[in-house]
Amino acid sequence: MLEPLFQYIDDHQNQFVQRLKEWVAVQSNSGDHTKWGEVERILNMTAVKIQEMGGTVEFADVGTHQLPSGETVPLPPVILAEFERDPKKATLCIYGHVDVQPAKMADGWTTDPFNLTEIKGNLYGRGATDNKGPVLAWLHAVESYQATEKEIPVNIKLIIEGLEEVGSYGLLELTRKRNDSFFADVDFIVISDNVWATRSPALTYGTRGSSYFFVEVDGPKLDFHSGVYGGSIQEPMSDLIALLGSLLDHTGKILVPGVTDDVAPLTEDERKLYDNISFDLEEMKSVAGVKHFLQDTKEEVLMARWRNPSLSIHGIQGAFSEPGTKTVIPKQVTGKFSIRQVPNMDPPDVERKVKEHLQQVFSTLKSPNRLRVTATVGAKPWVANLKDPQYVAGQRAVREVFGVDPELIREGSTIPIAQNFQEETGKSVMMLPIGGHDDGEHSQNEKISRYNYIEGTKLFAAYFYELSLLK
Ligand SMILES: CC(C)C[C@H](NC(=O)CN)C(=O)O
Repeated sequence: MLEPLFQYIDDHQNQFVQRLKEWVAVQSNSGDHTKWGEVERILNMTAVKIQEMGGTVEFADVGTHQLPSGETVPLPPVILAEFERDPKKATLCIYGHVDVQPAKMADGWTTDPFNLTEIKGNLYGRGATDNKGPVLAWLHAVESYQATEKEIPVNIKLIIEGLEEVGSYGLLELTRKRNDSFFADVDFIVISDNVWATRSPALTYGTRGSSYFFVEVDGPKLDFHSGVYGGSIQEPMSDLIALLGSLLDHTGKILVPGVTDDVAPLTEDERKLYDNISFDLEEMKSVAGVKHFLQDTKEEVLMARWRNPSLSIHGIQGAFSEPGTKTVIPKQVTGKFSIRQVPNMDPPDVERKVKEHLQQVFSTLKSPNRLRVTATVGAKPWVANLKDPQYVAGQRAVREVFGVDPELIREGSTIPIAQNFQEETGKSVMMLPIGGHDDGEHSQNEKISRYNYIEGTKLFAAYFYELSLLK
């Protein structure tokens, strides 16, 4: 049954790579709201592709969003699409996103991040693996059925958004509004927006949540000469460094009081799941370019990534960051950090504790400057039920394409809508990654290998089939 589809996918791989090149060329960085025009452009390209394939597309309005500056901006729409529906078949809803993280050559990319470039079987470009490649792979899997004149064995619905990388603004409300309409006949929700943990294919049953914080310290009215004012004013930057320095220690331990209190204890059943992961510590150190991780064993490293919280400091806006020297005291600086969260942490509770902590530390600095802490993302962690039939279909599809059983993994990053989909719709959610463990999502030289992109397309085609066989 699947052989002609696989043949079609192999025969058309250059065309699929070319399409990915066209999508990667769109600089749909959602982190900068002034670039949301490009986010809308890639959403339009996605809609046109679905329509050309005979699908119907609705651009769902998700309202407006207030930026940390206080400005209110209209949000790009969310694509709700579907292919022809047969009430006798099960319905699969595929979620993906076509926005990307920022990227520029100056960050240290070897090739132009927006010009997909193939080197030794790897396709380098921003969004190649996160998440334009997988979204296209789903569409190409549908195309493989259509082109070989095989009936698609399940009904297909799609939710494609352009704001995942900033926290999926508006999507939770849309899910609530459409629960009795768009979602009513959905049986399964599948997401492919993550990567394998090792060289082995995988099914993902959990992701961490995330809260993202802006810590703004506002001081003198101008950037001043440090030779004139240095030593006589309390500098916003030194306040900020003290605040950021109070968040975690050198072992990675989060120092915000109470934040880790609700972390779910490790059960014996969960612990056993780590035994079978073929994670090679030495290889991972070499992929990361580090001498050692903060933990010593494979299990501890995986747990640190998947089932324990972490805090990362991402940047300081307003600070001098160009090459060369500049002797000013910045008048205003904004530190940015996030906390990855795990069951049973609750983003609003984490936000409250972080704000209290930063205010308390700031009060000890006796600073004349002004502090403002805002949270921009509050995404919940997600854990699925491994006994869900989707995992059986996923396992069979992986075996069919790769000839091995998938590893059951969790993911340290965040798909903000995953837990919301599960909670709001009550439907089963599974993640079926196709990206490789070394794809470097969000990094310089992000890539997907041609092998993973093409075999991943076959995996999706096989998954439709296996899903239709479930009783
Ligand atoms: C809320 C985050 C910004 C979402 C982001 N998601 C992904 O990278 C998914 N591939 C993350 O940083 O985890």
